[in-house]
Amino acid sequence: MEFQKTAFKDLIICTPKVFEDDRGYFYESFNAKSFQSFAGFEPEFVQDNQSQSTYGVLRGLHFQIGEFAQSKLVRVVEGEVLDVVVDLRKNEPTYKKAYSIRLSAENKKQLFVPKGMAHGFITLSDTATFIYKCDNYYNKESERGLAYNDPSLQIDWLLDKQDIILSEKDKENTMLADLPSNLF
Ligand SMILES: Cc1cn([C@H]2C[C@H](O)[C@@H](COP(=O)(O)OP(=O)(O)O[C@H]3O[C@H](C)C(=O)[C@H](O)[C@H]3O)O2)c(=O)[nH]c1=O
Repeated sequence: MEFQKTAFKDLIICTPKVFEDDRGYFYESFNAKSFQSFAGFEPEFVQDNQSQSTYGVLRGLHFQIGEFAQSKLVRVVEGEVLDVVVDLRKNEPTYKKAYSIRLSAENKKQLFVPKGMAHGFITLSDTATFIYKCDNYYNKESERGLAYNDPSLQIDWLLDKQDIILSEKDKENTMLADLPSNLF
C-alpha cells in the first residue's frame, strides 16, 4: 500500500499494491500494521458500510459529533465518485477548507478521513458502489449534515445542478456559518 499525506492533518490517500495475473487481480484493502507505520496511529474499525448510487446521486456532507465522531476509510469498488471532505477542526489551518479526490474501481484509491471532517461524494458513473470502514458506530442522534452547496465552500461537484440528486434529509443540511464553531 502506498500512503500519501495531504495538506489536511491525517487526511491520507492510500493506493494499494495490486497483484494482477491471468485470473484477475488481488490487493490488500487494509493492513493495520502498514497504516500504523505510516500514520503513527492505528484506527480501530468497528463497522463496515456499503452503498450503491446512480449517476448524479450526492450523499453528504455528513459527520457525527461528540463521542460518536467517526474516522472513515472509503473506497469505490464499482464506477467512480468525486469524494469531498470539509475540515471542521477549528484549530487546524485547513479549518473550513474543502478537499476533493476522484475515487474509482479503476484507480482503486482510498481516502482515510479523520474525525472532525464532513464527508460526502457525488456519483460520476452510471452506478457506483461505495465501501467504507468506520472507527465508531452509527448514531442517528449524533449525525449532522453540512450543505453541499454552501457558497463559502465553493465546492465544484463537477455536475450541473439539475443533475444532482439529494435525499430529502440532505436537502435540509446546514450552512457552515450556522454550525456551532466548537464541534471539533
Ligand atoms: C450511515 C448509516 C445509515 N444507516 C441507515 C439510516 C437510514 O435509514 C439509511 C440510509 O442512511 P443515509 O441516507 O444517511 O445514508 P447515506 O446518505 O449514504 O449516509 C452516508 O453518507 C456519507 C457518504 C457518509 O460519509 C456517511 O458515512 C453516511 O452518513 O441507512 C445505518 O443503519 N447505519 C449507518 O451507518
